[in-house]
Amino acid sequence: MASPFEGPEKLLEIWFAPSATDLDDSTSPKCGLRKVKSSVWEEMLDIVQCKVLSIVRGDEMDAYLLSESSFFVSPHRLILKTCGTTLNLLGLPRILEIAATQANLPCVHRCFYSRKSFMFPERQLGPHRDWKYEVEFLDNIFPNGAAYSVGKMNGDHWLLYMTEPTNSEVIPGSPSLSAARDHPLPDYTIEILMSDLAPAARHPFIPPPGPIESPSLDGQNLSASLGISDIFPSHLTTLDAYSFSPCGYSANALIKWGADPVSRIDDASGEGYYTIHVTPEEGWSYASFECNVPLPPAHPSPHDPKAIPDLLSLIRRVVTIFQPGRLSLTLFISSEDNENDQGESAIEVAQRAFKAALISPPVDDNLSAIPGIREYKRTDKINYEFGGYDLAFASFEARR
Ligand SMILES: C[S@@+](CC[C@H](N)C(=O)[O-])C[C@H]1O[C@@H](n2cnc3c(N)ncnc32)[C@H](O)[C@@H]1O
Repeated sequence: MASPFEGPEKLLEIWFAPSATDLDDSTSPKCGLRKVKSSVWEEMLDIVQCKVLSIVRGDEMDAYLLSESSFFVSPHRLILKTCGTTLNLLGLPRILEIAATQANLPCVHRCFYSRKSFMFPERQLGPHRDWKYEVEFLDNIFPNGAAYSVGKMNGDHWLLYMTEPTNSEVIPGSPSLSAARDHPLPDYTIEILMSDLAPAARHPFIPPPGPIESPSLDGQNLSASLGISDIFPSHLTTLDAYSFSPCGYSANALIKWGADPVSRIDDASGEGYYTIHVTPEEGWSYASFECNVPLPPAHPSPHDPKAIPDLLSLIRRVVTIFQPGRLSLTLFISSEDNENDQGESAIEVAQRAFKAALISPPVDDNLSAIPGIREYKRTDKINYEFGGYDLAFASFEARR
């Protein structure tokens, strides 16, 4: 048997300013960290032990597809997501040096590091051998960090390290350059971390033996045939997908929302990403979906293919594709003024959407059961209020 692959990713997110508009040279979309050449990032990624497969340059961010997951570069923020036995945190000192010397960003505004519990912790290297070493590594860099463990310690759980903002008055605002400064949308990240995928969901990611002629074309075809290309409206999506040999799949997508009235969110526009990574091998199958488009909690016409999906529709679309036996969802949202008209917080609304997406009988427009989607029971529901951010965490298990 091939040696197991650790699908669950290490996710490092570093903000050098609350928003791109806070940078000195913010009138240019290629400002701040986007000025740094890709060859410089490649040399940092060598330390982490992964390679760049392709790059898509958007209006507001650059999306790098990696041999082990993804890297997103915005003017004021970097997101490094890596799986396997990569040395994600060892890239951090070099990132800080590059930001200071090549983008004139010598101070970190906020840093977040998170990951799900590993399937094979004994295979990890360096500080990733244990959460306590990862926390020690980060504490040696940041004087103002706090570490949290969310969920079952002897089951699926999620670990988070975050630093306090350097300027305590500022809460990170919209990821968008084009959102008005005085009406920022919240910073919003949804992750759906799925294990134990059904055989019918895994098999398409294991191509017949033999070389793959064009991993990108193969990735695009697979994305179209499985409905990945339609998770968000196709006219808003730039998809960069890759099929690995002998198996596996990764994709980054840039979503340009709000240019037309039907895709506007809270009357704003902007650019966000989603990223999907799939480990289809039996025994350690895993798929992750992460997205920072601030989804509407409910959409008046959720089935309109031109509209941004609401949270419930998005979860259903993703879970229908991957059919996990177990999944954890995290919604991490900046917590300034995010109550709805009924006084409910965004995380309470999100918990309801998680449950409605996975527990209420999933039906299509004609009210028949959606084929393929499993029935779930919730095994964990945790809400957390951190400084400036709220977290909704929930775990589910298939009933059959
Ligand atoms: C596509 S990557 C994505 C991992 C991701 N974090 C996830 O969610 O599963 C991992 C999958 O690709 C396969 N793979 C094949 N060649 C690979 C390579 N050169 N580097 C990393 N993974 C590779 C692995 O066996 C695994 O199934």
